[in-house]
Amino acid sequence: MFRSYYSQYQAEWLKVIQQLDINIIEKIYETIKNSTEKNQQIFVLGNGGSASSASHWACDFGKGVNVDGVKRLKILSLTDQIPLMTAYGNDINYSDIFVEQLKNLLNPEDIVIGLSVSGNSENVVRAFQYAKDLGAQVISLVGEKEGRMKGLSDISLVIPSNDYGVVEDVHMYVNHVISQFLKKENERQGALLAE
Ligand SMILES: O=C(CO)[C@@H](O)[C@H](O)[C@H](O)[C@H](O)COP(=O)(O)O
Repeated sequence: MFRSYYSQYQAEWLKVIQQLDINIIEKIYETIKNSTEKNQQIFVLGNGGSASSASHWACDFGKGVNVDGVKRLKILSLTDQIPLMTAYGNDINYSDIFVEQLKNLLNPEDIVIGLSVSGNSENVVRAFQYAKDLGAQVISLVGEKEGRMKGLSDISLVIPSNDYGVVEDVHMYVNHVISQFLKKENERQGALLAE
């Protein structure tokens, strides 16, 4: 039983990875890379498994890509702000836990990245709407249902699956493929600066 499910999951995972649009992933990479020169801040958000993936993105892009002498990314996961999230959730509404944080932090030139499987989590949708109204750049990585997040995005990677495990795996795959390449680029740049 387990082996048959394992093979089925693996087949779905491989099919989905092969169907991803590399042009969109490259756009996400370029947007993140260019943010240092443009002095843009990046905020990442999501719920549940995607909340922990948002934290993982912020860790890999905030620390993992760093090389001495190379300008660092300004990236923060709004899901790491536990006191703020619980206060807004408790005192106002769970749907406002991200948008209220953005009201303190977001500038019109900044970038908001939302991770979701349904593409329809209300707190992420509200944060996207606020970011869009302010003129910030909005990026989503969503499952095949797309939800309202895709329509609010400047760049949207639609991951062609409804399986939460597979889509959440792809959130991390995209993080790792971009951040590990960026680390290599930064190492090249760091070596040139050291010459
Ligand atoms: O990790 C999982 C399922 O794999 C769950 O915790 C899941 O992330 C939660 O149900 C989220 O609330 C789902 O939100 P979303 O990805 O659809 O925006």
